[in-house]
Amino acid sequence: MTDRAQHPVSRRRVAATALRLALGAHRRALAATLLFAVVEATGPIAAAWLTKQLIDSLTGHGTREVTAVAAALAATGVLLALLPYVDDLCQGVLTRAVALTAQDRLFRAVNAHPGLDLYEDPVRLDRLRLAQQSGQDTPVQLVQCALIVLRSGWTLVGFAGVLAAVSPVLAGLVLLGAVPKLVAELRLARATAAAFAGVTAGERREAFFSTLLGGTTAAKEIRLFGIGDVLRERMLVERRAVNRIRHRLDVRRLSVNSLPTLLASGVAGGGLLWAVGHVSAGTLTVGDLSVFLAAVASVQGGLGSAVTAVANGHQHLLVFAEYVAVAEGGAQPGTARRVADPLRDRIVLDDVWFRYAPDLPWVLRGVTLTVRAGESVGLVGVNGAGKSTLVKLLCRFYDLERGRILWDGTDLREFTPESLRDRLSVVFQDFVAYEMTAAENIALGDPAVDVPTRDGAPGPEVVEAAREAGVHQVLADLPAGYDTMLTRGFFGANDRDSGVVLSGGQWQRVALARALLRADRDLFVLDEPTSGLDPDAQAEVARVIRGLGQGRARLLISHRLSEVRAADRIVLLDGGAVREEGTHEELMRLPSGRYAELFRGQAAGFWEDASGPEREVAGVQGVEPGREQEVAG
Ligand SMILES: Nc1ncnc2c1ncn2[C@@H]1O[C@H](COP(=O)(O)OP(=O)(O)OP(=O)(O)O)[C@@H](O)[C@H]1O
Repeated sequence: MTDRAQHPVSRRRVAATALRLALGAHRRALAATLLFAVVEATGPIAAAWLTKQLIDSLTGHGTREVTAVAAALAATGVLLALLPYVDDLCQGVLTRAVALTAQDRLFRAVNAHPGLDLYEDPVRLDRLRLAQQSGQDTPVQLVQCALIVLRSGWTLVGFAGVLAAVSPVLAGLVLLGAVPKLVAELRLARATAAAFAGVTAGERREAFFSTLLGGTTAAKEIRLFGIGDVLRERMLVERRAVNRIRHRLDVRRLSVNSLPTLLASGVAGGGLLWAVGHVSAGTLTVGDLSVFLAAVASVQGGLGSAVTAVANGHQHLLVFAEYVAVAEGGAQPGTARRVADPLRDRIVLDDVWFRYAPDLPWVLRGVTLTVRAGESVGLVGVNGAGKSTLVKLLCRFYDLERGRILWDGTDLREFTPESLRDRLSVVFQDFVAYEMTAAENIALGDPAVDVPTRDGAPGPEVVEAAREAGVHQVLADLPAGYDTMLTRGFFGANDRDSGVVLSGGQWQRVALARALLRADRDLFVLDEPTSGLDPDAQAEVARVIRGLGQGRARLLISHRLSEVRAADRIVLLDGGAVREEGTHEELMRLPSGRYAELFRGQAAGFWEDASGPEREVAGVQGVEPGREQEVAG
């Protein structure tokens, strides 16, 4: 499940994508911006020409009506004064439309990525972040660069004609003076784009620390451990490193640009002396001098802007290539076309080997395991044994390195990932607490269920799922019932928008309700679903899970062995492979069995402070039948 984002994208394709994006986002705003660019470029030429006419008429060299020329000059001035505001309006419309479209396309592509590798590779994460940043404004900046080049080109052609009429040599000199600047800026653009990788990596780390310091997640630990200053310093270290990179770029810009700028200014100064000499000698009129001065300023200014725009455009292209790589590279179109059928018989893991990357150790080393339809399997093992990894493989977030996972005999890789996932319901160990309303938090579990709008009553499925997860009354009693925001993070116009904070166990029930909404799926996986629940809730959840039994395969992962003991079969993962398998009773009878050892260990832990008779009742040396659940829970 790799994407093409690792490969470079040609500049032509990047430029074409930016243009398509701008065109697709708001055609009229783009056309208006283009039109204004041409008008804006023509304005100074017209103004310079009219000024020459006016001066020549006033000094007795002109042939035109002074008042008419003055009126035309004034009108041009008004137009040029107003134009930037209208232009800003159009560019604002265009920028916002492009940002919206770019964001939409980017996250469509991200959503279409079937695996998790995009989020776990730092290089790709940086690329995604760059894509997010550059997608917002780079297409418009590219269009603006192109407009500046167009505008400058237009001005150049107009004024170069005028300048050439006065002196072709001077026109050539002025144009040549800008070439070193062009070369310098292009080199600078490459250096800036290369430095961007370091900047984004640093900013990502800085954002991590600033989110910790400014958010609620770590607020308790930061205060208890007194680590606020440590984290703040780590954040500043990253910011300082980023600042150093940016400062080095600024210094380089200054040094690279100094000489070409001096060269261009020298040419302008020399030209001015030359023209003044000719006016004194009477071979040029004062009107000629005025148009010459305007031409030199505009040609140099225009060339400078065009060079800077080309250089910036080059830099934006390099950065925007990241956007194109993510938004258009996307995931390799999967070869799988088959839609997963409802499970009739069994899921078989056949000699499954998996590691997260070739340079990381194996997590699963030849796991072979069967989960039958209608059967409940308890999956146990110490921390890091690979239980959650196995769940992620069942969801096909990753592909196996060796072995197969068979769904009624068909390799999972033959199914489209979406159709496979549509047959599963999972409560992940690290489930998400969405900062949305209670109803939305549950309804998100099934795309077939309408996510209620604010103020809309939750559907009966949502309420039923909440009831089964034992959280209905809690949600119904919230200030705005199911419509209450489950966060204190947002502030709204009315009081209820400020939301509420649920307890950990209540959140777990909400997550369970979300999964129960799709309880009709073929495989129901619960990865540590009750770790935060009180004993009554645990018993209730166990009952609900048992009730899911008809025809449905269930995989229950828990460190509380009392929770899995009722499963039809218990599988102990150890060292990346299935070490023990059987019913609770069978495993407890295994001589020197690891499961029995863990189970007794939990029971002993529970009773370690108990007196002798109590320990006997609990049967720590051999837990009394019928009391194990109680003692190990
Ligand atoms: N995204 C990842 N990238 C690299 N290694 C990972 C990743 N996720 C998990 N691992 C590693 O895989 C191993 C198995 O992790 P896994 O989460 O599957 O264990 P687990 O049995 O569910 O543990 P626990 O009981 O603590 O939840 C661990 O060594 C972990 O460090």
